[in-house]
Amino acid sequence: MRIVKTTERGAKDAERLLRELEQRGAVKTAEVEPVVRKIMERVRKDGDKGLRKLAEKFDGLQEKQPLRVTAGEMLDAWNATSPELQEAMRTAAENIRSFAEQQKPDEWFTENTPGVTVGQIVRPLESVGCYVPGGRFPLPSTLLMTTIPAQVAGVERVVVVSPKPARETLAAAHLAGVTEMYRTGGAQAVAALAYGTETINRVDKIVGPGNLYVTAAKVIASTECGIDMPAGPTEIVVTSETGNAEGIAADLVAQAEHDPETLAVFVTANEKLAKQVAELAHKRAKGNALAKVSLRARGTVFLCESVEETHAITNRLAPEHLTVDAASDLLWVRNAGSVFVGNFAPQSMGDYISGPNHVLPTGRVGRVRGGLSVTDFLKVITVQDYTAAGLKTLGPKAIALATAEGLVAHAESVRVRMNGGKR
Ligand SMILES: NC(=O)c1ccc[n+]([C@@H]2O[C@H](COP(=O)([O-])OP(=O)(O)OC[C@H]3O[C@@H](n4cnc5c(N)ncnc54)[C@H](O)[C@@H]3O)[C@@H](O)[C@H]2O)c1
Ligand SMILES: N[C@H](CO)Cc1c[nH]c[nH+]1
Ligand SMILES: [Zn+2]
Repeated sequence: MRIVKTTERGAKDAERLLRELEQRGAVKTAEVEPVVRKIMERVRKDGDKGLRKLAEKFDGLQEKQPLRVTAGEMLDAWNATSPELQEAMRTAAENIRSFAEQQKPDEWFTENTPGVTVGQIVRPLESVGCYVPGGRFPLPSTLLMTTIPAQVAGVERVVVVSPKPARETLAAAHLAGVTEMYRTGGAQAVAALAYGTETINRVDKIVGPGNLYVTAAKVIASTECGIDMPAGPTEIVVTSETGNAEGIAADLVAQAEHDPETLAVFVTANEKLAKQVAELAHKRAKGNALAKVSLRARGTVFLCESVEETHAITNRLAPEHLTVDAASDLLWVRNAGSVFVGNFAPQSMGDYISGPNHVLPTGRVGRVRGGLSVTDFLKVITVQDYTAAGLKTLGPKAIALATAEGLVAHAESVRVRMNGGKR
């Protein structure tokens, strides 16, 4: 990992690097966009035929292999899973479910003026597509993280797509009670979910993480259907003055092993800790080819002049995962997907088992939202209910506002109802 000082001499380099990192999402998406558009157009035009060809090319789908995964395959995979892994998956599923239950927004009504009741009702989406990565590593944990909140929300049709799904992913699908799953991934799978093919009916929203191709495809698909967020190559920032150097280095290397595009950053004003973490991360990454590549490409330690500056830089980066020293640090955290507090909260616990979702915003989208939640699968629909008395009270004010805007028919529509439907 390179150490970049923000002191006078290093200030310009640090600022240049920060600006570059601030643009990471848009720049990376633009790099793959032309290829992704081509793939998606092929699926839009050729449907299943195009999808199969692309799945054969990119995901190793065999010529005679059906796209759809059967319930029997999922059951067999579950039965072939060790009791220890079954137990771990059950605990993960329970924690994800109970966290999602707690996140559910309430329906409520209130009378804000006598005779005027306003409020909100909450309804699930009808259909969602959950993308479960499977390129470099199978991620059964992501299957649980995406499908369970959808079920908690009450989504009727939950579709899973995943390239060359491994046995563990199929086992997780059985545990989660998945009823519709296809072995296809990348931009072609996103296109199939967004546009529909003969085999796969289109969905209302696509959720889930993926590499640069998947993330760019979701952004393109967002003109056709809803998407949760860009949840692309993993990002980790640790901001610490007093943390355990071994633990910090281990966290950085852990997230760096996801993808050569991973962003791994340590921010501190403690020079000794900066050097220790850089050295330990280097040592730990030695036996891990992917972590080595991403740490060499982007691994950075920002050595700051003050603790306040470490906070400012962290919020500018708006990382997917953030680790801080203590609960009191939450006061300065403004931008992050998910926060881990203290020396005993490795980020990998959030990846698997704690309960909060591991599908998290990347590319600085942490400025505007947090991780995937049950609310991504729900619509909050507002309601307004008037009595004649309520309309009599508020109607003249609405008429005044409509008249000011020159919208005469609006004013008239209020008057007509105030007069009991007469002119
Ligand atoms: N932000 C989050 O919440 C989060 C959570 C989990 C994982 N992730 C990220 O998910 C990603 C998983 O990536 P992955 O690659 O292992 O699996 P993936 O399923 O996301 O992508 C694999 C697919 O990418 C497509 N692809 C690969 N190379 C291509 C090329 N040259 N041209 C066109 N398409 C191509 C193929 O269709 C392949 O099936 C990682 O980047 C990881 O960091 C992010
Ligand atoms: N760290 C990933 C989110 O960027 C989630 C994950 C799944 N499995 C392991 N890790
Ligand atoms: Zn991870």
